[in-house]
Amino acid sequence: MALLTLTDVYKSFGGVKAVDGVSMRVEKGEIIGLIGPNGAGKTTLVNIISGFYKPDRGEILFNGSDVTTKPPYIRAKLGIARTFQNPRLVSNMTALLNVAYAVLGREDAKNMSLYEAVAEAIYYLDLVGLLRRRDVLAKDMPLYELRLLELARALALRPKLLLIDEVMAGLNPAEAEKVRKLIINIKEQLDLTIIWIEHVLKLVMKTVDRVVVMHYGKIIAEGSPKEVAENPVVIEAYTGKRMVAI
Ligand SMILES: Nc1ncnc2c1ncn2[C@@H]1O[C@H](COP(=O)(O)OP(=O)(O)OP(=O)(O)O)[C@@H](O)[C@H]1O
Repeated sequence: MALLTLTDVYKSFGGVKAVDGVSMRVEKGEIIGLIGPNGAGKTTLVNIISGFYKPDRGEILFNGSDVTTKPPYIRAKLGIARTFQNPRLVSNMTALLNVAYAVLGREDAKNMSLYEAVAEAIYYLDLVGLLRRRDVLAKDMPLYELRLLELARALALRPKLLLIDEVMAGLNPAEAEKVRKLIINIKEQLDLTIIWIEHVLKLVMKTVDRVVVMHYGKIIAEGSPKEVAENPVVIEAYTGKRMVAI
């Protein structure tokens, strides 16, 4: 059984068909790169999967349950977590409390003490390499650390499916490479399935199992990184240039 199945999903904003009949299966343990030119509909699709947008039409099954009309908190409970392009953290709280707060928001943490939540938060901070920075306020952290903290916050929800939205934006190549390795590491250690929206194609292509390409709200290609990079339809969508050297 697929972990996630989208069937004929649509979402329009006024006259704009942001997601236009998308069907997609995600198997457990996969890491999928979701790519496509600006405005292709990638973030809208992630908003639909995480429950921030209700689709106009179509069906979403997650782990055997129909979640099409379920709100984000129910989907989070079932195991869907996401990061945001602009990290959504509490700026006046320390890194540690930001993650502990996410732990305490979990259904299974109802009877958890703050002490236990902090202990668990320390594990996630360590996993993303931010343990030494645990007492720094989020508002005092540079973008690279905020991206790591955003990942730790999402992991603290103990997801089965992690949706990562443009985590590399604004990072330098060395930072981006560290985050790429971290994504591989957390996937293995926490047995995750990942859908990763990314514009830095070179990083996606050398990391993911499968690439899904969107353009004008539709999936125009999918396959291995090599297949997709050589697909003429994809090259055309990326303004005719050869898209990436792999
Ligand atoms: N809340 C909204 N209201 C109106 N239009 C929207 C909204 N969200 C997205 N759109 C439109 O839907 C289309 C798809 O946008 P979306 O952000 O999903 O694309 P994207 O592939 O994530 O783009 P990018 O790579 O630039 O982030 C665009 O034309 C966008 O302007």
